Amino acid sequence: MAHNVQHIPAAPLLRVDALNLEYHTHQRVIRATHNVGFEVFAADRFVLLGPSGCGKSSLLKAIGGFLPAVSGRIELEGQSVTQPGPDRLMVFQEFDQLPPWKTVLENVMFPLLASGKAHRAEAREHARYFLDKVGLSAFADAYPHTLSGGMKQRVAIARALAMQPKVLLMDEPFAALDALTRRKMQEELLALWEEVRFTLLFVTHSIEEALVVGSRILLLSPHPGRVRAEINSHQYGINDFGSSDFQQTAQRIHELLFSDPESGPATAPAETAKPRFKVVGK
Ligand SMILES: Nc1ncnc2c1ncn2[C@@H]1O[C@H](COP(=O)(O)OP(=O)(O)OP(=O)(O)O)[C@@H](O)[C@H]1O
Repeated sequence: MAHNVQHIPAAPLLRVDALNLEYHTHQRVIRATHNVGFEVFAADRFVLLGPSGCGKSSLLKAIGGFLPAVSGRIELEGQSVTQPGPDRLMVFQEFDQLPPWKTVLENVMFPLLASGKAHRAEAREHARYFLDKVGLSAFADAYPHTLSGGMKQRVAIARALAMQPKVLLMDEPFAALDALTRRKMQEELLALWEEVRFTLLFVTHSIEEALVVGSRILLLSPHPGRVRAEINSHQYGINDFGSSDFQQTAQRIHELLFSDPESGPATAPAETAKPRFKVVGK
């Protein structure tokens, strides 16, 4: 007898709905995002892409629980996000994220111990495992000031992943690195993801980086950020940089980012084009 198997779509891990974020200064109110909504599923490499000032960092801060919403909702596994938590850890662009008085190993162990997530021996084992994953086993006893920028970022990534957050938040983590190191770090991040399959929310204003790092990309319009389009980009990897398909897609994204949504479909790519674009109107 044939069974009627029904496919039940997985629930999103993270849901952002009609999110409005603002900053209040003495002189004025600055709207950072306008009605932004998206869903992130487990093991997505979800990229927020948009021009400077469109509210990418603000979105990450809000999801991290550091910036309250003016209106709208953020839910992680169905629970409203209202404050920071170890289930959402952030890696920043700056190289000074690591306390300089702790060795590399101690830096990675620290959040595990401070949060009570692991005892000392367990934290050490866990930290060593993730240091190995980012290729820094040999530097466990080194101090941060003896490391290059790329190595410091690897430590910050290992430290965050060792905590096994539900979502890893990365705010332009490679932007301060030279071009070659940046490329290498992107490659390593993808290799790490292949192994660990963590859920990544990654902010960048580089179209190329978004295409390489992301499996899905949310395009945000200039200030205040609104959702302009969503793109499926899982087919691009580190070796696609120079290909004409990659370049064409990068060009289309550029047009979408900077086109006027009021001007109609002239710049909107075909719905069936590869990769899949879902253009969102005004
Ligand atoms: N602490 C703050 N006080 C006031 N306004 C702020 C503050 N932080 C950000 N903003 C404003 O909010 C808007 C969004 O800023 P945000 O840093 O989120 O953008 P972004 O897309 O991450 O930019 P970038 O790519 O340059 O980092 C901008 O207009 C910015 O000037």
